[in-house]
Amino acid sequence: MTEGTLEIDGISKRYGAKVALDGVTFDVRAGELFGFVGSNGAGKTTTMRIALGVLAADGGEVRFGGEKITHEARTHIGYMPEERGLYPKMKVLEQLIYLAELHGLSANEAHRNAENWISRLGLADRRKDEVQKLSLGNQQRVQLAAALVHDPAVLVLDEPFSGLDPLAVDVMSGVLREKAATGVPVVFSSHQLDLVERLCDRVGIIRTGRMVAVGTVGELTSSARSKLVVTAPAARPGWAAGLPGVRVLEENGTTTVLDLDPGADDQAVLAAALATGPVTEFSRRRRSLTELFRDAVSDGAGSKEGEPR
Ligand SMILES: Nc1ncnc2c1ncn2[C@@H]1O[C@H](COP(=O)(O)OP(=O)(O)OP(=O)(O)O)[C@@H](O)[C@H]1O
Repeated sequence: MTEGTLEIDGISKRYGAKVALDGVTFDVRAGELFGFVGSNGAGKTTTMRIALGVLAADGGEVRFGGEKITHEARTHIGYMPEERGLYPKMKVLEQLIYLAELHGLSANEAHRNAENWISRLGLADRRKDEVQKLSLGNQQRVQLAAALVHDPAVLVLDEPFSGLDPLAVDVMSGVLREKAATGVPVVFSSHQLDLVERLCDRVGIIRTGRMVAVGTVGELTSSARSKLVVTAPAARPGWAAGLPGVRVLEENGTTTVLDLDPGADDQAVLAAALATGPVTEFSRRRRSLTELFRDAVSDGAGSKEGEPR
């Protein structure tokens, strides 16, 4: 495995009789931004806590750079917990310096890094304030600074975008991209799928403790069903019926909306449409990550037959 890849390999976890994770496997490569998505209770936080080592798995292994992750290696992970973990009465600057020193940085490095992230995250005029006096969004910026202040080799962030205003979302996105660009594997969970689709190199979808899809958004959407919209003014109703891998969803005057199986030949559809006369519109629409997600996490995962889109 490439140096710097975080590997989650066959992780299982039970809470009493409840199976929270059942063989969860994916990797987050060096320099990659990985979006970890799934419904409430699917197992994202449990997976991240196991990767960090604050929770023990019942089975499976977490590796970094090809080696089973050790307690020492875990101190090089920057973690943003979902429940957040700051000292409410400590001042922002003081707290960040303290956390950096706790991870082994010298007083000078800790001070420099803390000031650097405070200014980068727009907290300069809050640096002497107690954390508990900040707005929730600003507390979250401090929490991100806390995950970054010791120059981590891996970033694991549990819902870092929840509750942020659009400007803070931009700041957070920029910082995560920047860290990934330096070769750090970055994994974060989120329910904001449009953001994940826009930002991430790869995405993993977890459903009740099992990974149901891992890949780039392009890979996931191209292997899924897609829709084709065809306008052929001279065509008769039913012209597309019987084409292989194709189902007619709607016929609206001269426009027909088709549902295509993954791998169905859209050029054969075009040829059939042209055989009727001129074709004035021929467009393929891939599913969005949100649509894929709905399919993947709903009962009977896969396509939803007959669903108009
Ligand atoms: N300490 C615990 N004791 C018992 N069950 C737990 C515990 N922590 C989590 N669970 C259960 O394990 C499953 C996975 O929970 P987890 O918090 O990992 O999900 P999640 O994907 O992070 O959810 P969310 O999106 O709501 O944050 C859920 O069914 C949850 O109820």
